[in-house]
Amino acid sequence: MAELFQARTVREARELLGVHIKTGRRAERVPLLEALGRRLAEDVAAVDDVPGFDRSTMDGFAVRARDTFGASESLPAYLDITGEVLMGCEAAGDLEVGQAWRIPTGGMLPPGADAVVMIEYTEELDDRTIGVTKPVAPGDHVVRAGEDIAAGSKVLPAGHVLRPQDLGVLSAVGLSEVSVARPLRVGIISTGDEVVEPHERPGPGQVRDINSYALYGQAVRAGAQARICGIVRDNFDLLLERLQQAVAECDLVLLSGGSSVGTRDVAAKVLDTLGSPGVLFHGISIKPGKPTVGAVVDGKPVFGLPGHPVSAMVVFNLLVTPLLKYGAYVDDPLEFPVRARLKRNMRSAAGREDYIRVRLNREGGEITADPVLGKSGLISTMVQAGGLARIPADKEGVEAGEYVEVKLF
Ligand SMILES: Nc1nc2c(c(=O)[nH]1)N[C@H]1C(S)=C(S)[C@@H](COP(=O)(O)OP(=O)(O)OC[C@H]3O[C@@H](n4cnc5c(N)ncnc54)[C@H](O)[C@@H]3O)O[C@H]1N2
Ligand code: MOO
Repeated sequence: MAELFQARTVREARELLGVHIKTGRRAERVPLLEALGRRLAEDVAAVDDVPGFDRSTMDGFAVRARDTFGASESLPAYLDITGEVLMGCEAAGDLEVGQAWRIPTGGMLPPGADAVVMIEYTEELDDRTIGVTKPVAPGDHVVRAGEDIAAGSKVLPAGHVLRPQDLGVLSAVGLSEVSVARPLRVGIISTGDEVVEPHERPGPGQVRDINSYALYGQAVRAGAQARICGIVRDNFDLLLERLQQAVAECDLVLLSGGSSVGTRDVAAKVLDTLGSPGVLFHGISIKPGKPTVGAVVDGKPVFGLPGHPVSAMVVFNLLVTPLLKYGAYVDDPLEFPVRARLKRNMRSAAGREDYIRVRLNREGGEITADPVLGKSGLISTMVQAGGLARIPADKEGVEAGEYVEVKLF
């Protein structure tokens, strides 16, 4: 078992876990409309071009661009109207030199045409003749076949988490079902002799369960199928039994409370008896969240999160969210995507990453981050905060006016 508080960095903790976690996730086929937020199980390639034909982007006339060269208001280029493209139909013939075909936005260009003149730049002399008052170049107001998506090209890579526009592109290439990774099943256990259910009235010294619910929310938001496995007393055997059941039924298990060094803090001991390889680290060099236990049992990650609700949520953010989203720890350059100017000095110990709850605002064209002060046992501080700012381990603090990187809640 790893030595107590031989603290690891977040990167080291991720690496240790990454070695032992079995990342292979089973896939399932789901209808496109149920695929939002899901992770693609395989690459998606386009079979056909999108669009499948050269297409007008304007209402006007399909022409040969060359026939309009030199045209102006004072000297229009005169063309014969010899056809009309109907929406959703192939043109009924070819466009020859000196001709123009009426065409709607989205209509298929007739063979021989290479550009579209907007109706605003034409004058109809009679039913059969137009004057073009502004020249067009080949390709003007046309989307070429395959310009959006070329046949055979990779549309989306395996592992991609589907967004609304991705549903659109999958529909465009003709997929009404997609193969996505099954959501990970996450079991959530709270431990503590003092913790009671939310519907109960806490007696003296008791508190209602916060962590099960906050962690449930985080897990669902990260795409998991979360399950609350109840509150367990600080008792080795009871905890072992509940954990064994959770590990058997879930892909990832979260235990909160009992991760520190008190005599009642049994998390690390229990997690180490669950199976192999067991506890990989006990303690990470962050604040809040230091007393975290990381274990893997038969390829499944099991975390002993700190009991303080803020600490548990911060550690979830750093160590659990990536696993639920991507199935593994992948380098995510956008993990802390917002650059904000800190509103007040914040001290931090060198060698430790600090995560500060911040209120975000916009002032003078810049995003500002105002620290929400308060101990890590206060859930209200998370409620007031809009994001989490990171102070890197090599800094001994950040002064007011300096920039910090922020992850939004
Ligand atoms: N002597 C030391 N004491 C503590 C240390 C330390 O290094 N030396 N670390 C502190 C830090 S930092 C944290 S964080 C906590 C972690 O404690 P545990 O993980 O052992 O958790 P507990 O002692 O069981 O609980 C801590 C705190 O959180 C409350 N709690 C627990 N579970 C829930 C829940 N589900 N919902 C709401 N609140 C919960 C619990 O009642 C305690 O108040 O240890 C410090 N101590
Ligand atoms: O590290 Mo603790 O997690 O501050 O409250």
